[in-house]
Amino acid sequence: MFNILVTEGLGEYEINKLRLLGFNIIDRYYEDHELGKVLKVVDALVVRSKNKITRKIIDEACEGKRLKLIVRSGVGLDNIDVKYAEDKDITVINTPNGSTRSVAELTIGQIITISRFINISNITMREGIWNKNKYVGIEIYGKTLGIIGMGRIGKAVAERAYSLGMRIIYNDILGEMEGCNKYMYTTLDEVLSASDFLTIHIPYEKEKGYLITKKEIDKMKDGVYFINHARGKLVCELDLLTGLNNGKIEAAALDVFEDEPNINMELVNHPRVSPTPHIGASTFEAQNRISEEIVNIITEYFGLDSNTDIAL
Ligand SMILES: O=C(O)[C@H](O)COP(=O)(O)O
Repeated sequence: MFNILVTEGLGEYEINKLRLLGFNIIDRYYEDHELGKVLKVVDALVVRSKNKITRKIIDEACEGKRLKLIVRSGVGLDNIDVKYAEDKDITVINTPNGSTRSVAELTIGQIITISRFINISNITMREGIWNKNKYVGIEIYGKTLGIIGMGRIGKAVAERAYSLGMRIIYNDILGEMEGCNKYMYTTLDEVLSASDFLTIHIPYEKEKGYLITKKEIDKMKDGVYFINHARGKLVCELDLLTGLNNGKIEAAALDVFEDEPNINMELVNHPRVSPTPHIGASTFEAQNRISEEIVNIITEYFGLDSNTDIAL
């Protein structure tokens, strides 16, 4: 029987399904320092983003000679040392499709939130303050949305923003992207300097470091609205804060932070920041789709048919 450890990110229904298919599911969260030891007797591991699967954990797991598969419940693989795992013949697979729509919807929600003072109104109204004359925002219709990273999520954001009347410009390291004829592909510098709203949708790679520092912020339009729903480490928070304080950046929506879950309180308390605690993929629909995708990955990997008739 195959032992599958699920520390996070797999629904109850899918856990039962895997059990009925004959897998031994250990459904329990282990802290990183406990994980290596447990993994010695495990064939596959399912993690979300809380565990950091380092070389040390992989080395310890390898002593058991069983671990063959690590599934990331979600998209970002920055919490797993993928290269090292693969060097040790451990397959690493993520679930890139399930959360696209949810992240895109949150992005659209935040674009409207920061352009209409919804975030700060929520706070000041509760203090009994009626700031009607102060909170004069802008329409997003006719404004330019710059997208850095035109993958699944970038495209889903573009489609929604376009239908709301925004003009879309984008840059992607892969160049012009398929299905993007209605949008304008341009250089990174042009996206930085020509956008009224700027949103980033690329993975974080340690070797590349920050995408946005003072240098990039200086190139942006005065009064730009900035959204980061990708990875906190792509943006230098200190430079972002400076940009907000000196007015270069009108407002920012942030779902991700440099050192999660430790947050820079000056940044999240900033009146022109709308912070959320990395909830881009946190919808019932996204998590259900991700769980289904994981069942398919595991059954396929271990040579079973996920459609086998089982009564749940
Ligand atoms: O990489 C992802 O899938 C998203 O950032 C969501 O991450 P989470 O699974 O930790 O919510």
